[in-house]
Amino acid sequence: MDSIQSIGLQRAANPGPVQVIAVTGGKGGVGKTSVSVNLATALASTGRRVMLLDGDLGLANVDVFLGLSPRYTMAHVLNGERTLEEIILESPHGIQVVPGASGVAELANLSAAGHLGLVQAFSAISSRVDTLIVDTSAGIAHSVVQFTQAAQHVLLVVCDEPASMTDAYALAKVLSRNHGVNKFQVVANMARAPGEGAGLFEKLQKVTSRFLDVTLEYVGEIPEDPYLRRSIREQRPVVSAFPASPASRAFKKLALKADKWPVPEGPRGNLEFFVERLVRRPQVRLEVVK
Ligand SMILES: Nc1ncnc2c1ncn2[C@@H]1O[C@H](COP(=O)(O)OP(=O)(O)OP(=O)(O)O)[C@@H](O)[C@H]1O
Repeated sequence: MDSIQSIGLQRAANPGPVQVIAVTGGKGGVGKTSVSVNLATALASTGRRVMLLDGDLGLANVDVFLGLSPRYTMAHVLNGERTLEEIILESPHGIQVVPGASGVAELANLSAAGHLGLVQAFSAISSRVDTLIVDTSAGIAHSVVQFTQAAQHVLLVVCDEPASMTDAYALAKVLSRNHGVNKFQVVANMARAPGEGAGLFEKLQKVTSRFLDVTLEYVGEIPEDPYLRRSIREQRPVVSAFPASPASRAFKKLALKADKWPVPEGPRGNLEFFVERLVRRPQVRLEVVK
C-alpha cells in the first residue's frame, strides 16, 4: 500500500506536468477553504510541490487560515507593480501561497502585453509546482466559472444542509449547461456519522442524473471535527496541528486519492496553459471587491 513518504520519494525523482484542482461548492461556509488548505498541506506532505491560489477574490482568507500576512496580492501582479515571484508566500506548512487579489482586476481586459506577462509569469514558476489548488468563492461568480473551466479537476464540497445540496446542484447545472464543465469530484464535509457523505452523494447523483449531463465521482467524506475548528482559530492546517484527528486522517486519505488523479500529458499540462484557459474568455470580468 502507498504511504505518503514513499510517494514523496518517487515524486522527487520524477517531476511531471502540473495538476490543477479548483475547489468549489456553491454555498458559502461549506468548507471550501478548509478543504483547500488541508488538501494542499496533505498533498505537500506526499512530496508534491503545492501552490494554493486564493481565488476567493471577494473574501480572500487562505492567508488567515495559515497565519500569513501578505503585503501584496494578485492585484499587484495584474497592475504590474509586483512580479508573481514577489507575491508568493511560503507557508510554514510546506505550501506556496498566491494571495487573493484586493482592488479590482479585470482579467478579460488585460492588454496583450499584460496577458502575455501573466502567462509568462506562470510559465516561469511552472517548474516549481506539481499541483495548483484554487480556492474559489461561494456562488456562481464569474471567477468561479473561469477557474473551474481552466482547471483539470473540480472538487465540489457539499455538506448535509438543504441549501448546500441545492446550491451544489445549481452550480453544476450552470457550469455544465452554459460553460462546458461537466465532471465533478464530490467531497462531503462536516459529516456527523460515517457514511453520511455517501448518502449525500447518492442524493446528488440521483437528481443530477435525471436532469443534467454531468459525471460525478464521490471522493470521500471529512468528518465534523472540533479539532478542525480549533486549528482555524490557531491559524494552522488541522493536518499539521492535529495530525491524528479524524479530519486530518480523512484529508490524508483524500490526498492519497488526489495524488492519483490523472494529469494531462504533454504541453497542455503546463501552468501557462492553465493561465491561457483562464484569461482567454472574453466578456468575463474578474471582480474583486475587498
Ligand atoms: N470538517 C469540519 N469540522 C468542523 N467544522 C468545520 C469543518 N469544516 C468547516 N468547518 C467550520 O465551517 C466554517 C467555514 O469553513 P470554511 O471557511 O472552510 O468554508 P468556506 O466554504 O470556505 O466559506 P466561504 O464560503 O465563506 O469562503 C469554519 O470556520 C469551521 O468553523
